[in-house]
Amino acid sequence: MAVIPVEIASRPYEVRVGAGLLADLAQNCSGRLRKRGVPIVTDANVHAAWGSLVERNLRENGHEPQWRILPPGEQTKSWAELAATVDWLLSLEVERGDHVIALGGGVIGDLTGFCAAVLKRGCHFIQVPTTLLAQVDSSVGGKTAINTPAGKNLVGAFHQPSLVLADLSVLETLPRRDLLAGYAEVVKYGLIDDPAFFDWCDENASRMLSGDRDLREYAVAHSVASKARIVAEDEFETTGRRALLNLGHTFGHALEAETGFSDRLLHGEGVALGMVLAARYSARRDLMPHGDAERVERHVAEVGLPASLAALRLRCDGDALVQHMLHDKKMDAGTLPFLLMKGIGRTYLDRQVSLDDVARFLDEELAREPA
Ligand SMILES: NC(=O)c1ccc[n+]([C@@H]2O[C@H](COP(=O)([O-])OP(=O)(O)OC[C@H]3O[C@@H](n4cnc5c(N)ncnc54)[C@H](O)[C@@H]3O)[C@@H](O)[C@H]2O)c1
Ligand SMILES: O=C(O)C(=O)C[C@@H](O)[C@H](O)[C@H](O)COP(=O)(O)O
Ligand SMILES: [Zn+2]
Repeated sequence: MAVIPVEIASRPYEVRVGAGLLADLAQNCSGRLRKRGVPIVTDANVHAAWGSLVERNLRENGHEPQWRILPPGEQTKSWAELAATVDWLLSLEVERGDHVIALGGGVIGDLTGFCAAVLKRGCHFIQVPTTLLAQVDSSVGGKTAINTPAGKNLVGAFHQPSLVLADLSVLETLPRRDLLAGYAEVVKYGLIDDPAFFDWCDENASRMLSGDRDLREYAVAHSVASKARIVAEDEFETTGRRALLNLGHTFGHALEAETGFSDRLLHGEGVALGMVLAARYSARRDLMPHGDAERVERHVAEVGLPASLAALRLRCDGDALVQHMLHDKKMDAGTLPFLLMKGIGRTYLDRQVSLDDVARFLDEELAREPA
């Protein structure tokens, strides 16, 4: 098992990565489960695959799981589910010192974390991420949120978990499409500031995605360590350092909004395509070598993630996508800083980007035949 510390001064915690953590959930949470009842928020797919294992372990250790089983999918990050889940926690008389468990992917983690942030002005929560995406990204760092009709993650809070348990065994039941979507956030760390990790991804992604346990442990632990380092430097995204984790997300979130936060484009798929677009836009402006941008696009396409905007067959133009971007949380005094690249592993925040220019670039990309 790997243990990665998240060294946030006000509230340090650890991320444990290894196989079999869920089968020992009560032991892994020891000292944190103060009462017989343990509130667990999950979704129907995760409950079907892993609920009985959790149920057995908690009961064997004198606890009674209190399940809230939500519909799977992005639509669950909503006002309605937030209100209903907070009311449910209140009905259980959860106290500030209690821990709520988020057992699921990023949707469950983001929603449950936000419920924990607002319940009685903040109670504890434990992240038990069950997707690759949640293990390498969303369970760490304390961003919690729901979506609104205006856009992605527009209502939320920074609220750190007390513990993260990333059990590699649970990835065995994850559908291939969701596994790939999570991989986008893995390779993102290479593109941000770690070219050696991008090389590792280029060499090992295929075997890692096919199930090699050692490679998976390395990918998850290395990704978590990257995220922990960046978050510890800039917990509240005020210096620009944490904004690097948003690479590909300005394009990606706009595409998610345009496709109605639906199964048409998963978050990780939007991020993958968004990183290709950030690379291609950077190369178009001669900020990044064209060869590097081609390498990014080739890698994304080779693993099986979306790498072409035209292939999405959207019925909109570049201006419509830029309209979505105006809701981006990085907006600052009417300008939108963009994560661009000077090369692989050389991402930076560019505050001089013209949104008109981005719209024209997107028009070209929408019309460009897939390679
Ligand atoms: N807070 C953050 O820092 C952060 C970071 C990245 C992404 N996110 C958010 O995370 C969300 C995406 O997360 P996701 O990709 O995990 O999606 P998800 O939570 O929707 O899970 C994907 C699918 O996999 C199923 N599933 C989950 N675990 C499973 C398992 N072990 N076996 C079988 N099926 C399983 C789910 O039911 C769902 O259908 C987005 O809303 C995104 O905005 C947040
Ligand atoms: O933790 C962060 O910071 C990130 O940006 C990680 C992203 O992968 C994640 O999708 C995040 O929720 C996006 O943040 P947002 O502030 O653009 O909603
Ligand atoms: Zn993301």
